[in-house]
Amino acid sequence: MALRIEAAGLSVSRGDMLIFSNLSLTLSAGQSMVFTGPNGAGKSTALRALLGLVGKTGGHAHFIGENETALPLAFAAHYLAHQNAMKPELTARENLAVWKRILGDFEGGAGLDPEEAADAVGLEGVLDLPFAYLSAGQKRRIAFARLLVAWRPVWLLDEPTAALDKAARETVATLMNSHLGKGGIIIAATHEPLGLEAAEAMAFTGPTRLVADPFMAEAF
Ligand SMILES: Nc1ncnc2c1ncn2[C@@H]1O[C@H](COP(=O)(O)OP(=O)(O)OP(=O)(O)O)[C@@H](O)[C@H]1O
Repeated sequence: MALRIEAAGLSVSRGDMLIFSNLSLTLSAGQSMVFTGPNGAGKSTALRALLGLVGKTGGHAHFIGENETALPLAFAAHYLAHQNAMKPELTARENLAVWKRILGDFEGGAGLDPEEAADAVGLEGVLDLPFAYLSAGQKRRIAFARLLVAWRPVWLLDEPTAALDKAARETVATLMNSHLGKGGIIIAATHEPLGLEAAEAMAFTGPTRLVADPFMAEAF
């Protein structure tokens, strides 16, 4: 079988709240999925659980690579969170160069140079400004350029188009579809259409209380 993500029976609880349960998915090279649902429904938690960044109550998630080797998803994935993960005092160029050095390339592809990555998001002109000086949309675009400086087959994106104008949203859609065309896999939590061609959707409905009866709860 092709390179893929496999998750089965993934469940996360926080305190006495079950955030979601039994999340199962399989996505192969070139496939994408969007997580949808209202604020607080559990989309970000699901991305973080897939990556192993929050404790799971059950289930597992893996990247299945060459020769059917199962790896933790984090080895093969980029994670674009709500935060941009850039040092404010370093320039955009320095930030991208640091990430390129730290991340390196996963097998099967090669990342762009910081200049090429910034150009791909239409922002070569701001490369030598400290990240802190950039506008909110420029910051998000440079954060997105991080995905391009190191090859990772899997992109896990949390509201990737937050703060982006229409032109930048179109640029990001083109880059995401191009990543899928190279055999990448994308899961994105979003409140708006991302322009991902043929993305599957998974709807999150929100947490439920693990102990329904308050009198029973007191007994614990
Ligand atoms: N310790 C906790 N106890 C109970 N509930 C918690 C705890 N920590 C987080 N939660 C709840 O987990 C839920 C999932 O939050 P998450 O950030 O995953 O939602 P989201 O779908 O990404 O929302 P948004 O669209 O606002 O980004 C929220 O309802 C939050 O209140």
